[in-house]
Amino acid sequence: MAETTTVEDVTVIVTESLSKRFPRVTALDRLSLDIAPGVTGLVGANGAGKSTLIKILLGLAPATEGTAHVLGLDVTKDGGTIRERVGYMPEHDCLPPDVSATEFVVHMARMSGLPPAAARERTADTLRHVGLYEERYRPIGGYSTGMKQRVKLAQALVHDPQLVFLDEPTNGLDPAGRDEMLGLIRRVHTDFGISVLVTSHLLGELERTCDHVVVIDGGKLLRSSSTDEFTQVTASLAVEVTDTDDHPDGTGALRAALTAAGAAVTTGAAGSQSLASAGHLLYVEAAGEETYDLVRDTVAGLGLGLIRMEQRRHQIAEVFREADAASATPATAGAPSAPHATQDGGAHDVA
Ligand SMILES: Nc1ncnc2c1ncn2[C@@H]1O[C@H](COP(=O)(O)OP(=O)(O)OP(=O)(O)O)[C@@H](O)[C@H]1O
Repeated sequence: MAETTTVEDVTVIVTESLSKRFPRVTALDRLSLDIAPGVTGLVGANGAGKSTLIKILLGLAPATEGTAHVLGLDVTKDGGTIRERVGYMPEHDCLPPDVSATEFVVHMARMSGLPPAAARERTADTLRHVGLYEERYRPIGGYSTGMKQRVKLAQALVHDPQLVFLDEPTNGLDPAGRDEMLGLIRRVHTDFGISVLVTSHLLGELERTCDHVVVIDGGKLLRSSSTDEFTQVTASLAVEVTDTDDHPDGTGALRAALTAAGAAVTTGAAGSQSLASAGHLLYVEAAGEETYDLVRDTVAGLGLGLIRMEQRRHQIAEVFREADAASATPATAGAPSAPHATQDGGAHDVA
């Protein structure tokens, strides 16, 4: 009988130096992770090793070396118990076209050990949760991609697991479908208290959904941080001003005046800002309250209009773009701390 340990209380997944080598490729390379309860995003380009990691964590494939525990259970010895407690939404279409969502999800619930009445009840609840209640008796073959993804999500949740692995759940969805799926995933945790490990090759979409983001590249850990750390408010101010007749290039005039006053100022470097107005933004390193006063007084002294002055918030993808820029050119003043970047920068949004 498998024993859960106290590890379960603080972590849901722990791996130590986990490697998986195939004859021609190393899919996981000494990966050490420590994942707490909540919604965790596992991000990496195609081939980064995400699906391989999930299969090892479910006890479905052996690692070449290293150890892994899920909910305190050893993947090499307790695979059966792990699969009872963990739901799995696979990446590829694996649904039978001729049966209805209800029939399929009831079947999966029965396979997980639920008695018939409980299986039907849980199926109805789960299909309602994923928004498929009306269509639940129609054959899956006639479903849209978004509806099929919801059926896959429902079968992963039906046996009331403690943790679910969702492999690329937004694949093939249009932007509205992605948003709906990401909202559903968030509610899996907030409404039911189920922890989630969700994979994606899109950094940006996980930023809104996850508490924590793990980035892997070529089977190696690139970065593991809370989403807040990725998107932290950095110690710089974004400042935008109007041009005037006296200063047709208001931004340039402000930059010169602030620099003369001793402030560290940079402009929106190409590729480091998604705003259309990036060329008109100045980033001023904030030394404290006095920096706000300095910007205000300098703008007023030049007679410019202040459009905005705000603390700057990074997006996750931006952190990686800047990491690449930093590896290509010497670091500039005011640049945020950059994660270790790999040579091919494989952790970007690649879709
Ligand atoms: N059974 C296998 N035999 C040989 N190589 C494999 C096998 N499974 C995966 N690989 C290789 O291991 C690497 C990681 O694959 P994996 O499927 O884990 O990546 P992924 O991050 O999930 O990407 P994707 O989203 O494209 O599935 C890839 O180079 C892949 O070709």
